[in-house]
Amino acid sequence: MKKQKPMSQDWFATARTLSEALPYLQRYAGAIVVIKFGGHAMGDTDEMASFARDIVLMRQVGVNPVIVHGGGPMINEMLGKLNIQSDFVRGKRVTDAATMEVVEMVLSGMVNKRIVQAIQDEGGRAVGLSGKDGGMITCEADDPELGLVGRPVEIDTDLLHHLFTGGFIPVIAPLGMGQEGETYNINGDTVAGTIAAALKADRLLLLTDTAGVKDANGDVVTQLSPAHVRALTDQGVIAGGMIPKTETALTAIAGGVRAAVIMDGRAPNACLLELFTDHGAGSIIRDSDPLIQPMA
Ligand SMILES: Nc1ncnc2c1ncn2[C@@H]1O[C@H](COP(=O)(O)OP(=O)(O)O)[C@@H](O)[C@H]1O
Ligand SMILES: CC(=O)N[C@@H](CCC(=O)OP(=O)(O)O)C(=O)O
Repeated sequence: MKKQKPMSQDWFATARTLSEALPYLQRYAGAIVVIKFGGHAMGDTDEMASFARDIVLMRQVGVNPVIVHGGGPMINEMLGKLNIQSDFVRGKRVTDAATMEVVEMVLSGMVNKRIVQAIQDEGGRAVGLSGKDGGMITCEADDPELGLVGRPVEIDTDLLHHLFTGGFIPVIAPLGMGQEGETYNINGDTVAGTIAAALKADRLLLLTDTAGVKDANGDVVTQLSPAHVRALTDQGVIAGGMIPKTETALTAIAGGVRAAVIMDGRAPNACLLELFTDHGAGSIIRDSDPLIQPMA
């Protein structure tokens, strides 16, 4: 007869966590969650695999995840190898025609396919796209000073809805097309926020390399209202690369997204913690949110 191993405390804790996830699993069934996977959040192969596993689990329990990725550090590396100088103005890369070729090659050809492969390896069905596919993102030039940097003016989500129906996971590189068919480079946070608003997503998760939005003492603020974000920005506490993220979060919320979360994408199972546990992760920015359980 098969002998059972004695139960350890760990197994009880695992079972309790699964049980606690039930109300969250029920709430998020059918929900759309847009995840911005920044270049700094990607980490090594193991971290990429862990991220992919979380995404496949989300899809398995009926969530519709949409990945929008960055890849700034990888673009910098390739431009360096090719001896092409690159400058940033207000957090956006000045993009001439030669830079654009490299940006598209790295984002669509390398970073996008690496994420698609990682999701496939975990048993999901990922489809790699850029904002150019299916006319998803139409752009105008953002600012003449920035060259081929685009500002999304029209979003077509038809293709994404077809992919949700088929059970596919869209993985989107932040590129768009102009009226004349020209290619534009767009900041990844901007694309994630714009697509989340167009889809009226339930959550926008912005995965970066810091635990969340920090206050003047350096402590992570776990819950913020738009007014609180504006005050921290006016005080200069929210600065640098955090500014486009919080601005994206506020624009997305104003556009109909229920809540945005800024969190450390390198932390193990960050997305699952945020969506399916009482604990949550990072800083959540929202007006009011029926998907959040009232505190006991
Ligand atoms: N109040 C703040 N809280 C947290 N991070 C902040 C804050 N103000 C500025 N930052 C900076 O913003 C960075 C995140 O932006 P960025 O490096 O552009 O991310 P990504 O490359 O993932 O898009 C943090 O690593 C931190 O240095
Ligand atoms: C216009 C602009 O700046 N585009 C970005 C696109 C990639 C990106 O946003 O990457 P991260 O999210 O990893 O920073 C760039 O060229 O770096």
